[in-house]
This record gives sequence, C-alpha cells and structure tokens, in this order.
Amino acid sequence: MTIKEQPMMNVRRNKIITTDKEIAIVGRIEEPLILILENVLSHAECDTLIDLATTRMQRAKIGKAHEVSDIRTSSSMFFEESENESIHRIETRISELMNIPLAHAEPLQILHYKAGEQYQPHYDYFKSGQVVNNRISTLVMYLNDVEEGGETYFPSLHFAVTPKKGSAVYFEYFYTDDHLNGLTLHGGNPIVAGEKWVATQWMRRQIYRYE
Ligand SMILES: O=C(O)CCC(=O)C(=O)O
Ligand SMILES: [Fe+2]
Repeated sequence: MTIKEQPMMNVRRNKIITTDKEIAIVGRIEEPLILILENVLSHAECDTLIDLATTRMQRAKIGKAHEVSDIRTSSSMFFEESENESIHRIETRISELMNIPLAHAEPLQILHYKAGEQYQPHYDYFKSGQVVNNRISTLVMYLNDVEEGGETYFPSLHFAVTPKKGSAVYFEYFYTDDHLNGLTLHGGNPIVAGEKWVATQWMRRQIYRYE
C-alpha cells in the first residue's frame, strides 16, 4: 500500500473560510491536490482587477531572459505588492486560502488572452539547476466568463477546468515524490471565441517579499 502524502491545505471540508469570504470547493483531484473553487473573487473585484490592469498590459514574457515567446501568446502585467486597498484585501484572502504567509507571495499577475491566444503546457516551478526559493503552489483566478475555449488543462491528468468569473483552480507541487509535482503540467487552451482574463498567484517556499 502506498501512503498518501500530506497536502499543504486542509481539504476535509467542502469549503474554506477566510476572514472576509466563504469559498466553496466544488471539485477536486486528491494527488496531486487540485481544487476547483467558487466565489474566490466577487464580480466587482474581477472587474476592478481588469480595469486596473488594462492600461498596463504587455506581451507576456517568460523565462529567465524574459523573451517574448510563442509558448505564451497572451499579455501580462504584475501589480505592485499590496499596491492599493483592493489588491491588499485580495492578496490577504488568497494567502489565507492557500495557507501560505503573504510574505511568500509573488506579485499578483494578470494575463489577458484574445481569440487564438493560448499558454502551452508548462510547470509553474523552476526545474533547472539549484533553485533556492522555488514556487510551491498556484492559484489561477478567472476574471471573466469565456465564450468558448480557454480552459486550464492538465494533459497528464486528462483534466480541464472551464473558466468561470470569480472561480479559481488551485494546485500545489511541494511533494517529495517528484512524479506528483510533474503531474501538475498545465496550459491554457486557445481562446475560440471571446477573451479571457486571469489573475495568477504563485507562492514560494520561503519569504519572497517584505511587507
Ligand atoms: O490561463 C490559464 O488558464 C493558466 C495560466 C497559467 O498557467 C499561469 O499563469 O501560470
Ligand atoms: Fe502556469
């Protein structure tokens, strides 16, 4: 018999209660732990994030050299750490939800995909060489409903999540068994119709920001 590894989140309940919101767990995979969450952001918060990000978007750059790449064809931006009241409130809720201190949080990222744009399968953690303070978990929050396409998909698990405004997908890759981490390979399917906005929060193993 194999023993299940201990996940970082307490997932016995069907909801997660944070200081200002009750978040429903509406779907899950146990190992690696993947949770589908509803009511992470209110519709008003989704609209605020899109509004704040709109004028600050750039073609997404990935990797160490920050090169423009066909792996990700969307546009992106990062908020400053707790740059205003709404960002701070959202970051605090996310940190409670992910069960990781805010000091371990990367800046909140916004991605915008137009029709035809996509994010090919990738790992969110860094694999090359000795990574000191690697990423350990991800929360992808959907800021709008996509007319068609744009699912977040996990090819190794044959599993896809349909974007829904205010909902999110959570996954973690902090397992000792690296095979489990590898199963979190994921991408964003091409947008067939409409557009897609997401906010991504990555958490680090150790302190990453100073508050
Ligand atoms: O857009 C998506 O569905 C996935 C986004 C993603 O993988 C990321 O931001 O790391
Ligand atoms: Fe990702």
